[in-house]
Amino acid sequence: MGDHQILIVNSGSSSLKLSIASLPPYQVLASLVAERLGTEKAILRMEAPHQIEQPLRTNATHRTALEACLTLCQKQGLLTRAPDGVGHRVVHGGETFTQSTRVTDTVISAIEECVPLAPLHNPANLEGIQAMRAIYPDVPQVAVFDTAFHQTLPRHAYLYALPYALYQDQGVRRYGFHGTSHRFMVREAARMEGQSEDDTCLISAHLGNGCSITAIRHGRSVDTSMGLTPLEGLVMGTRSGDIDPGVFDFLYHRGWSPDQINGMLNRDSGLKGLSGLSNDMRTLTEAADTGNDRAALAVEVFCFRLARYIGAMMASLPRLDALVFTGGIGENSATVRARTLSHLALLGFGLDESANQCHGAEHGGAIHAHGQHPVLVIPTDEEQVIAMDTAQITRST
Ligand SMILES: Nc1ncnc2c1ncn2[C@@H]1O[C@H](COP(=O)(O)OP(=O)(O)O)[C@@H](O)[C@H]1O
Ligand SMILES: CC(=O)OP(=O)(O)O
Ligand SMILES: [Mg+2]
Repeated sequence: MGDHQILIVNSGSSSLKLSIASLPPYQVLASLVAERLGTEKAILRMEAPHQIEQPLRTNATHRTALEACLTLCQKQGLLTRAPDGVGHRVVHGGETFTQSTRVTDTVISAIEECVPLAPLHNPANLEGIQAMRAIYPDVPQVAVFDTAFHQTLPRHAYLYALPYALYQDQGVRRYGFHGTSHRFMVREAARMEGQSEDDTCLISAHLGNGCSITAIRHGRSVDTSMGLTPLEGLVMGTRSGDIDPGVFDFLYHRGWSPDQINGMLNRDSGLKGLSGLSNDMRTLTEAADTGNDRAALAVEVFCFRLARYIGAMMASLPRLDALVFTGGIGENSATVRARTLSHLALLGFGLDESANQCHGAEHGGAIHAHGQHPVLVIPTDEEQVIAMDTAQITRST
């Protein structure tokens, strides 16, 4: 077992994941997830090393979930000493952070300044940081930003065609998210293709509850679908992705308040809004197979938007070493991969159907037909990246 023990906290909008890892080499000692926080169905699951499930109290917050995770780890004898470092996923770091950084009061203030840009995520991330600082005041904490990997975007990719002053004075630009996952794709794809990371040219599609796609040129992010906030781009579980901004004005003049419009775009749109059934791709593909038209429509809009974006990302690349599918949908849904690439024969994409059926979250691998652009399924591991950055920073500072 490695000599360094890291605690990893990944606070999402409605969930909190906690894991304990030792390194080097990277080894997961414990993995827990608290889901449906803020509802009466809040639940805590330990997935490793034992499978344990327990309800959380109604309306449990991120803080109570974190405390419950730590108590369970202690009960199971998994946290016999303070960790050497705590790594946190932080969704929005604005233009301030180009890499992971040790948490200080100044860093916390900078994360607070980004709250309006990621209202579903940054408050939960801050709560996680504050809770861990209170529990382990002497243990170094590290923030790993979703936005950091995208700070290499060129200006022509991150600027909106708005009055330039809006960027200069108020920071209105495309930031991009899921950078930790996209960065992991560079490492894994380079390993699978036998290339150096600095040379790798990819299109990385992270398809989870939130979805984004990134063009990676010689290992660096050069275009991405998410914007000022994690609302732009692909169709997502409950988020609309791209719409005509005119929709906002149209609804506003019919009596909707800005908060109602924003809530609808973030929480009632995407797969959930189109299908009227669920935000969950597995539920929708199953319903579509048994004749539910609206479920089939939601899946089709999702795949068509994704195909358009794959085409768009090619504008930033000199060549394509691989298109990568990851995230819960990208890893598990052979249907989504096949439907998406069926739109892209003209661009040189084609699947090997049997490879597409057998690669998934357990076993990544190549799924393209002979002579077509390489297409890979790669299970993501944001926790591993967070653990490695945290270990590196806590060792060197
Ligand atoms: N076998 C499957 N087939 C289709 N979709 C799946 C499958 N397993 C998981 N998914 C989908 O993955 C999505 C969740 O992805 P995940 O990466 O876990 O989300 P998060 O962004 O919350 O971490 C859901 O839409 C879920 O339905
Ligand atoms: C940034 C983002 O959309 O994150 P998630 O997929 O965890 O919601
Ligand atoms: Mg995920």
